[in-house]
Amino acid sequence: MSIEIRQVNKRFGHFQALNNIDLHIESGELVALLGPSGCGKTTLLRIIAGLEAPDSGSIAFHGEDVSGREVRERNVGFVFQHYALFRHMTVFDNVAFGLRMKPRRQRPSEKVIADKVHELLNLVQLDWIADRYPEQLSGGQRQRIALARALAVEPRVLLLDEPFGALDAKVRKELRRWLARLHEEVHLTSVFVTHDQEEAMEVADRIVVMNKGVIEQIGSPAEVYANPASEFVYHFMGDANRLDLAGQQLLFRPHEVSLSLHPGSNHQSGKVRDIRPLGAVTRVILNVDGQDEPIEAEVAADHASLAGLTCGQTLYFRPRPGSRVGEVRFSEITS
Ligand SMILES: Nc1ncnc2c1ncn2[C@@H]1O[C@H](COP(=O)(O)OP(=O)(O)OP(=O)(O)O)[C@@H](O)[C@H]1O
Repeated sequence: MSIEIRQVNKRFGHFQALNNIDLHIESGELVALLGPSGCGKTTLLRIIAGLEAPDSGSIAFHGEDVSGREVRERNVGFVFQHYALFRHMTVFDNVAFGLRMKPRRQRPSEKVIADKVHELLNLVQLDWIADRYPEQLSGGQRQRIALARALAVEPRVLLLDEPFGALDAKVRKELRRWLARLHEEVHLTSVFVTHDQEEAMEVADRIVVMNKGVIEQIGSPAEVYANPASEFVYHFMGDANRLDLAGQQLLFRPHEVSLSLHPGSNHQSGKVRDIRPLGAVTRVILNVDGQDEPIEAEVAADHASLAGLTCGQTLYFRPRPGSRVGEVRFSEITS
């Protein structure tokens, strides 16, 4: 089921929350809406769902305009950050709920419902806790059950709003990998809201980067990371260093810094302010004369420049060719 969002605008009072949003989502795609708090991600998701009406513009599912349709008629599944399960119902009954609530003529028999619920619980790998109550589950298990419940009614579209936002970092990582695998299996058109670029990179087929109610860029995770359309996208997709060099500003990422104990061509000097071992890489923070912002370099933990390195020592660094100066590449201005 493809989704076509055309010229969508939404104001809250004088505040323009969405400004002329155009977006086509292919059938079976998992698209992440990525952006900082308040950029309009949730508003757009709610408009797709029919929970919110746009001031102008339209939403079509597979070519059919659903703008005038109510939430129920759109047949979308939701998973929210705090979408609590029914506390007084077992896991099984929670997942069965949507099917049991169907109008009598469409309602499957209890036998068919039971088969379907077990199939879904197997899909989210939690069939063994069918008889438990929500309070007996971990946060990650609850969100997987919420997903099974959303899938039970065979929605045409799945909408996820920061579904793992309330979970700790490790569980979050596990669940997003799990979701990406599940999506490969189920291939349901899905829209996933997040403000976490790593999460978007890991789960999505395409990322829609939003800022202040507009779309800044749409592309595959690799495209958006390697070819950001704007400085905003560049900064949002990862840590960035800024260096003033000969009146020009260079932008480059910590892993794009070469470090050396000795000065070489195009090297700048910096004084070591901090050394942070992060596992496979070590982050070195350097103070540079003439600018307040320090430079962060991330190098392999066994890099030669780190041997015996102490704070206060002078190191030499160079942004690797390819760093950005606006649209000009670093290699172009140093060669
Ligand atoms: N019902 C409302 N009434 C007034 N303003 C609203 C309403 N809903 C959202 N807004 C405003 O619209 C803007 C976009 O909100 P939205 O929830 O879409 O942002 P978001 O990108 O999802 O942010 P977050 O990641 O913090 O949830 C915000 O500035 C918000 O305050």
